[in-house]
Amino acid sequence: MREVREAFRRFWPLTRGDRKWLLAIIGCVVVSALAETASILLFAELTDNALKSGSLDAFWSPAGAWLAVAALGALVGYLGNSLATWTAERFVLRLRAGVFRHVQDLPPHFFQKHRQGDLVERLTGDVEAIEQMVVSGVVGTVSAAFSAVFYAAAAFWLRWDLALVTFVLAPLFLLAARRFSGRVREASQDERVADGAITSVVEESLGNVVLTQAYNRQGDEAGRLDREARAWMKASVRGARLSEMYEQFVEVVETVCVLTVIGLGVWEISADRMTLGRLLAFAAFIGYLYPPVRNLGQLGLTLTAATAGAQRLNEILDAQPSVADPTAPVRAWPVRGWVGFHGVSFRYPGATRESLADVTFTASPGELVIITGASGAGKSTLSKLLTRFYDPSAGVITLDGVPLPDVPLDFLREQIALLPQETLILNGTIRENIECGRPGATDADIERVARSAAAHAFITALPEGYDTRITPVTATLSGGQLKRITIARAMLRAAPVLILDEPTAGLDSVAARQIVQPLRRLMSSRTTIMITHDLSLAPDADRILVVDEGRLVEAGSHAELVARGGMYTRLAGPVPRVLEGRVEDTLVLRV
Ligand SMILES: Nc1ncnc2c1ncn2[C@@H]1O[C@H](COP(=O)(O)OP(=O)(O)OP(=O)(O)O)[C@@H](O)[C@H]1O
Repeated sequence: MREVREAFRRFWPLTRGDRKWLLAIIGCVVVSALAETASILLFAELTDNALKSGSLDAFWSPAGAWLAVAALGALVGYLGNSLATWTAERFVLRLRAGVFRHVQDLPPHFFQKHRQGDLVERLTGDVEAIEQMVVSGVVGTVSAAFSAVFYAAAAFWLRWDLALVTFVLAPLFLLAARRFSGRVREASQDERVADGAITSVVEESLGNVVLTQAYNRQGDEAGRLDREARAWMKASVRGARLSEMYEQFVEVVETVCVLTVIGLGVWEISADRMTLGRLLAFAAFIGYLYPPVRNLGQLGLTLTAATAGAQRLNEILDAQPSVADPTAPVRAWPVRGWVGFHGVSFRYPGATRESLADVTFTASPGELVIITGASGAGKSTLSKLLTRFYDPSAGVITLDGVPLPDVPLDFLREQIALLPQETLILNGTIRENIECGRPGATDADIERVARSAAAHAFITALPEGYDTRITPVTATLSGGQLKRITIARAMLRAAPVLILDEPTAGLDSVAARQIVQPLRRLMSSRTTIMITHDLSLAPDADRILVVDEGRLVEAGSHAELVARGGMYTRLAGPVPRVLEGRVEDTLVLRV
């Protein structure tokens, strides 16, 4: 019960704005119950006055009234149910949007910890389970309670002594509901976990289909799916079995009640203390009473099932973004591009050791700073701190001398164009993919940057040109071509600071060479921080920083570091002659 209360406290505020509609729905339910009560009483009148005596005169007036009441009931029922669906869906819409917005601000390590399929399940199944509790649940409880009170009052009004006898059996329903609720919750939680796991396995397997086929892992993948599917099947069958047991038990109790009423009724009619019409009406009220009472009992089950969803959703909502917008932000200014790391240390949440320790360096507007080092040295972590996915544990990072935590997050990210290791492609057209660098850019701007990124020629050679649809796994374009699209996107952003994380990663030497020119154009007149193992651009760099185990161990120009003969020379190895030539050429171009 405590979980239900907590879930309500958290999710009930989302109904704000729709509460008047909830009241309207309940109003419709009350009118429906009233109409139903009236029809039963009219039915009793018809039985006693028209049916028994076969009098047509006594038929017309109650029949007309019954028809009117039925029409009113139908109209109100239609309105109430349509409104209830609309309100419930609006709640789902709002809750899902809220959770989705929250998830989008969560730090990268959250997504490494949670499997994608599991998150998908939380944003779909669990969100709907909470709606079942907060909107449909509330409407259902209030409606069931009203209906039960109406029908019970009508039954008492007809024969209080008979009604009392039947109601003695009511606690049996509550007992059954209590007995089943805990076990249903367990089953429903297991089912949701298994559901998420199935989605994850399917997603991971399909996303990795090349590895599966190349290494003949189809059997293993099928086995993985089979394990999760069996867990789901077990939980789902258990849940269905429990619900069915509850249903059947209630059915039997209902039959006992109806038979009791009929038995007593027959006795009363034989003693001339009751008419047939009144007995039928009484039986009808008792019959109508069971569904709302049963719903009330089952509502307990729905509530407990929904709290499982609420707990899983709370886990997401309780995860905090690792950075927040400043409370007293500095005003936007024309950023020049001075970047400073001052004694920066950082440890990932939950990690045992620091990924960066006491890193200090600056980059001036227009400079190219290359950061290199062994794998796992902490290079990408530097870019995550500069784009403020995380804040340092010690030290401070500045942009034009302003500490990053004082800069509004949106503004900061507008000033930094990030070209991450993975080529990030949106599901959309090539035009949309480039335009997302600066929403609202004109076609002429898009074409200009595409030309600059050496992408215009291959784009226009496609049958649909800039309107060609691409996806992250698109096969129509090569890795190098996709990279050039992302370079065009970064060019369009026209941010004063550029971060390139392994720009040539995953490309063969021909493709890598094709993006060098576009990259040089992109870097010109910006502060560029390039994280790379590929040191073919090193002689161009104003400064090279060598990182090892989170520490800055060497800094200087290519020539200085080569002369020093330290770690850099081991990382760089012999510089191939061809590359040297290419660097010379491009240096001339730069001048
Ligand atoms: N989310 C995380 N949680 C804990 N530790 C992490 C996390 N991400 C990275 N690390 C650790 O931080 C260290 C630095 O990682 P980083 O990705 O910055 O290295 P890198 O130099 O960019 O490596 P590579 O060249 O292979 O991309 C590594 O030891 C890594 O294991």
